[in-house]
Amino acid sequence: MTIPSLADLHALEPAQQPTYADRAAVDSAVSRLQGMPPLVFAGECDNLREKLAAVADGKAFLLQGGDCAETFDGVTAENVRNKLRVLLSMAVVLTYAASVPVVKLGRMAGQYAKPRSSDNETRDGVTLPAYRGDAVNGFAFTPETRRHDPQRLVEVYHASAATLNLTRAFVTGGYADLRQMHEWNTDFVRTSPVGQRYERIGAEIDRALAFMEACGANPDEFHTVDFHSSHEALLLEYEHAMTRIDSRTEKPYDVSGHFLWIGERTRQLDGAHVELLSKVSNPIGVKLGPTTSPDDAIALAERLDPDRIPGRLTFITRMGAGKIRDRLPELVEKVTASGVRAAWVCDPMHGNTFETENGFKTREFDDVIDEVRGFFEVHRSLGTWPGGMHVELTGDDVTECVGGGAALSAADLSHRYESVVDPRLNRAQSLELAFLVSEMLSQR
Ligand SMILES: O=C[C@H](O)[C@H](O)COP(=O)(O)O
Ligand SMILES: C=C(OP(=O)(O)O)C(=O)O
Repeated sequence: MTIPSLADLHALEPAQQPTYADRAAVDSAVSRLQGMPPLVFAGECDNLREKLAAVADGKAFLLQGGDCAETFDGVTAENVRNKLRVLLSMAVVLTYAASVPVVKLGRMAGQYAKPRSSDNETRDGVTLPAYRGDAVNGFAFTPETRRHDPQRLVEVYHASAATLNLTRAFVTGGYADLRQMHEWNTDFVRTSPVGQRYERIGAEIDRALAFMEACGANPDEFHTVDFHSSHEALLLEYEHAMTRIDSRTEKPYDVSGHFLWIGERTRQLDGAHVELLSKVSNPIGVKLGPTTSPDDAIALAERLDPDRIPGRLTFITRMGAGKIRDRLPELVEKVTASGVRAAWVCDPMHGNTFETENGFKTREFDDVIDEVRGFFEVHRSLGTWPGGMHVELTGDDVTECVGGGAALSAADLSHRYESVVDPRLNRAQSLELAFLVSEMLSQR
């Protein structure tokens, strides 16, 4: 498989790319990246692909989550730990309450670039380039910061490396040990009903572990977990520079992350993003919004997974709560009837964004739940497997999405709104979602 050149990709007029003023600076950043070691090993991508094959096959559930947009300032031990902690807690709830293996995939260690609806942003009569993620420009509203700077691509590499390094240390070094599950949430167990519910599951798991140990099982089996990284493969300069030939298989892999997805705005069949990802061997995803026809999805599958490799392709649907029951059935039915064997995953965030009167981009927790419920209903009626969920979340107690057990209102959003693009579920809302989804899963 040959890797297309960057010039060939640009000839396809890719959407949502930065506009760099200094070509020599871009070339220098790209050549720097090309000389960097891989962030992930191709064999790890293959392992994840095998796990995703089980998802597509109805034997496992995917939990993919993390920030809408990671930031360079957010690369701190506390931030990484908090995100990991909420994902591990959700995975425990799903695994225990629904008795299904959960594949854990961080939307992290590379999620630094954002597609935007508009190229510009205007504040008080001043218009500047829109913020496109720390990979492209800075969030502060000044001409200098909003300039598209290719040197940031090199910073993405370092920020991703630091995040992955700590994540790997946590998941193999003891932090993710199932027997630590009480420690992950001690602080908020005391203060929130969902935390108390979590603690009750924890007590049951303790008893189950003690029983298994008494039966001779090795408790160290629970010392580590498998955890992989993912991000949207949006910036061609970066993803192309990180695409390498794997010495074992002689196939190209994009070694910037284990799993890469193509966004709703860049999934054109003859576009550069589809072209590049059709050539790499990582497991990949494609976001499918409410205008996706079955023929679009089938054509994408033919292009991206012509050999129908188990676990290669995941369709991440993001229809919106009001549309999912209408749009998803025909899509899943016709795609499945065509013989495509993708994993189906629900992103209940991106079709449910709105702006409050006080000017915050938010999502209603009930809409998020309703979209997931619709996703389960459709798959149940078709006899297909609701393979997982893709969620924008954080381990911190932010106030970005309204609703949930704490009934956050629009007025509450100003207390702690930290996302630089889209609103995320906070820790309590994420755990509530995990409990609700575990009920939906166990009803199947
Ligand atoms: O996360 C998704 C998109 O980047 C985001 O929803 C775009 O938001 P915008 O419409 O504010 O540009
Ligand atoms: C931009 C995103 O989603 P979508 O492509 O579905 O809009 C995202 O997941 O960050």
